[in-house]
Amino acid sequence: MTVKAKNIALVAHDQTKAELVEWVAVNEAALQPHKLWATGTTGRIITERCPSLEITLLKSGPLGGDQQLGAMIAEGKLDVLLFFMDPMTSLPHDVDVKALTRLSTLYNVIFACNRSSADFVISSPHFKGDYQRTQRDISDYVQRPV
Ligand SMILES: O=C(CO)COP(=O)(O)O
Repeated sequence: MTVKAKNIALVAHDQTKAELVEWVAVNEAALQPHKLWATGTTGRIITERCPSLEITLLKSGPLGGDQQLGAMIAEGKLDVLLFFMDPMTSLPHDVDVKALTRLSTLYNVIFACNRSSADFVISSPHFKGDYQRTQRDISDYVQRPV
């Protein structure tokens, strides 16, 4: 079966970066056919460990990288968000993180926030295939009376 390339974002907070890098290394072959994006620091570290992966680096999360991913989601340009989050540390850009996870939810993006979820996503038969996410009718929200 030909793998249907998806746009996949890789993001990790500082305390979870090592775990994501390890996960990407284990799943390098499965990620290879896809179009990969990452926030700046996460992407740089993954590239050092897995030089065969071509990753488009965005800005660092606290400098707008999360917002860039949010914009991609709003424009329908991201299929999967693999974001290993740190639930124990408060962050200066917490609002950006919240905006990103909110948009992932709103636009029904495939979103894994930890290693087990990422394992399920990547081992799903849908991962290689032509999975059509249901698009919510956003106009329902926009036109909702106040
Ligand atoms: O802070 C992040 C996500 O909120 C990740 O950003 P970096 O990959 O630049 O560390």
